[in-house]
Amino acid sequence: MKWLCYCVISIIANIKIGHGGIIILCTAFNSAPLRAPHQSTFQLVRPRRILHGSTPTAKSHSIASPSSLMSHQSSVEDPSQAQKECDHPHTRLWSSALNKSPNSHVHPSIELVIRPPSEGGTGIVAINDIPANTIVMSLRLEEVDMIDATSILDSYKLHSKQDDAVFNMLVEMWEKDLKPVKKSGEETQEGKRLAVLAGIVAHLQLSRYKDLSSSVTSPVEEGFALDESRRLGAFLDAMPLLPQHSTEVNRHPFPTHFLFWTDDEIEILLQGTIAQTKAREVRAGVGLIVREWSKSFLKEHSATVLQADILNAIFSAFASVLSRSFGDAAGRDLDGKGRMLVPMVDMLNHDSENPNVSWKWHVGVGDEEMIVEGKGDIAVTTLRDIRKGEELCKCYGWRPAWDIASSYGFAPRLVKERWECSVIPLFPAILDLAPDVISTPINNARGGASLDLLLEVNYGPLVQAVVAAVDASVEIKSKMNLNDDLANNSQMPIANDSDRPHQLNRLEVLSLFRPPPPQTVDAYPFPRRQPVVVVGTKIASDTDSHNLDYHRLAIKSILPAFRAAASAISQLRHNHENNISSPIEASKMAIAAASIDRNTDWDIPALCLISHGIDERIHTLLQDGKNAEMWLEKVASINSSEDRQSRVYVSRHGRDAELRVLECLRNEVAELNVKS
Ligand SMILES: C[S@@+](CC[C@H](N)C(=O)[O-])C[C@H]1O[C@@H](n2cnc3c(N)ncnc32)[C@H](O)[C@@H]1O
Repeated sequence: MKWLCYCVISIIANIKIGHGGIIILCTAFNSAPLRAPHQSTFQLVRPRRILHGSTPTAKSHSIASPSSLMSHQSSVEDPSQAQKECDHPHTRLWSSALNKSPNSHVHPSIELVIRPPSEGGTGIVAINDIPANTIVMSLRLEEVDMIDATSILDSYKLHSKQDDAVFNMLVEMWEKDLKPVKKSGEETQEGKRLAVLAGIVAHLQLSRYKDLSSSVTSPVEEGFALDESRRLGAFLDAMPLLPQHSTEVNRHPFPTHFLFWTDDEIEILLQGTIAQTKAREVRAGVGLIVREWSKSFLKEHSATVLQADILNAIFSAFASVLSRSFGDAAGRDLDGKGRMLVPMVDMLNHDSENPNVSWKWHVGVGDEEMIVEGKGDIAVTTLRDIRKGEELCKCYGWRPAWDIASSYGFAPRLVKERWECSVIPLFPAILDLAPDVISTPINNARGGASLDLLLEVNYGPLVQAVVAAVDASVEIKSKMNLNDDLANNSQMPIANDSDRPHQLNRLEVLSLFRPPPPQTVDAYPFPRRQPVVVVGTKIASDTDSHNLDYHRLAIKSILPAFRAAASAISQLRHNHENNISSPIEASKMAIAAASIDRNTDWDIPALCLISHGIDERIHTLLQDGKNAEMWLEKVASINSSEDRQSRVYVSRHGRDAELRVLECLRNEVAELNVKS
């Protein structure tokens, strides 16, 4: 079936290994504590006119820099341009949401600005100076047509006709898999909850599309989906239905999202970066869900909508939900609610380095029940004084550039200073762990080479052993009441880690995709997964000498994993040299990880491994970056669309961020190596 072929093409099998894993489908916005914001000295007023934006004059913006988002020309001189902007679905949504909601308010000093997706798309700007602590937006949730899965699925269940194949499937998915969210593995449910919301959006958008294009001769079928798509029409229109239905006025806002990249772009532009792993994960995850949903969506829509368009609608809905939905840790998640789409607040762009607004769920004291019911106000408050012309940006939550790209389709450019991550291979290729070196006598006798570390299948048990050793070392050390030697013995001051993102405190092992090495390319001509450890520190655009303590903490946090890896490698070598076939001993790895081995100081081999790994990563990133640029030069003559340009920024900024982290850490490891 054509549909299935299309889906299968986009499914690239990928596994996550290691500890805790990563939540692929993460929250788009920070959740809010349940306290009322500081009282603003400004009175909120309803806007007197329909707000419209204007197009910045500079055309050569990079998509990824928050500061580049801020250019704003506040008067629209070209009347046809002004008309276009008034016709834009975001402008229409803005005014229709306020018209529907007598209890929602927008500060008169803010305005929408409509820009092309390559310049960050729509945003909100200040048209006058606004002081700190001002509430600039206050939206009554029950009036502004927020979309969340629970409310919509609950209303469906109350509807007189419950014969909608898509809704029945989504209700089943929600009730079977998601209701008891608190039970176990809560993190893993995040992706599924997000998927159900995407399924609702795709179904309603397809229903709306059929409704708008229906005729007297082919009327659209009455039912819950049609009613809801009419009720939520303005909001659904602000999330375009399909890439091919975008117009000059309303460009598809997600051309940079990994779901819409070509296979070549994923393979070549992202080669060598961890963003490629994320892109494959997102595409594979969505591909699998699409395959599961195909029967129900085809039943409801294939009579009037092309299969390729249905598929695109689902992809668009995923991109919308990934990049616009609020993660709600305010308590509603725990009741099986949670992911929500809220108009207007979702026009705020992201700035992790210097955000100037934040949002809070605002209910009166003692009214917390309202949050469970999805009621109350979302209030957006200024964090500092905002100058006329500045764009209002919030921080979507700390995540490394590659992860931001996988949800939002852009990679932030470093402006001044921020926390960022890269990865370091646990077993760098330079160790020359090729089959003839490392294979055991038993494997040799069988004519096999099962310890060929160039083959991913052999990494699984080793990585698991490393992760288990690190876990065991934590226990050992807490029982023995020990801290980490490296930090304790160090002459350097220990960093105050209070602003270090908590995500960096756990060991995370991911797979990096590498081209097959020459030794095994003929037998296995597929990309290989190389296990890599995530490492993060604070990077700066100028000098980062004041961040040395953070770099030291970064190395310290990954050291136990590399001590365990060094112990595993040493055992493998020893076994090989002595013709021993016994497996490596996990307890030795744990003792190495905990740094309590009386005979060996594992810090030295571990730092050596880290150092080789960093050199290998820097080489890989630079080399693959050059290849990507050469490919770009070649294809530029054939296709140099704006969309491709935006994707190039994602690739370059993602690569730069990783390189910056590695360079900082390289110096720090050299320093520690000398000391040890
Ligand atoms: C919540 S929406 C914000 C409104 C959005 N600009 C629009 O046109 O609808 C998030 C999306 O805005 C864009 N975006 C947000 N912050 C950005 C930034 N700093 N640089 C580039 N694009 C950004 C990305 O396309 C992202 O997926």
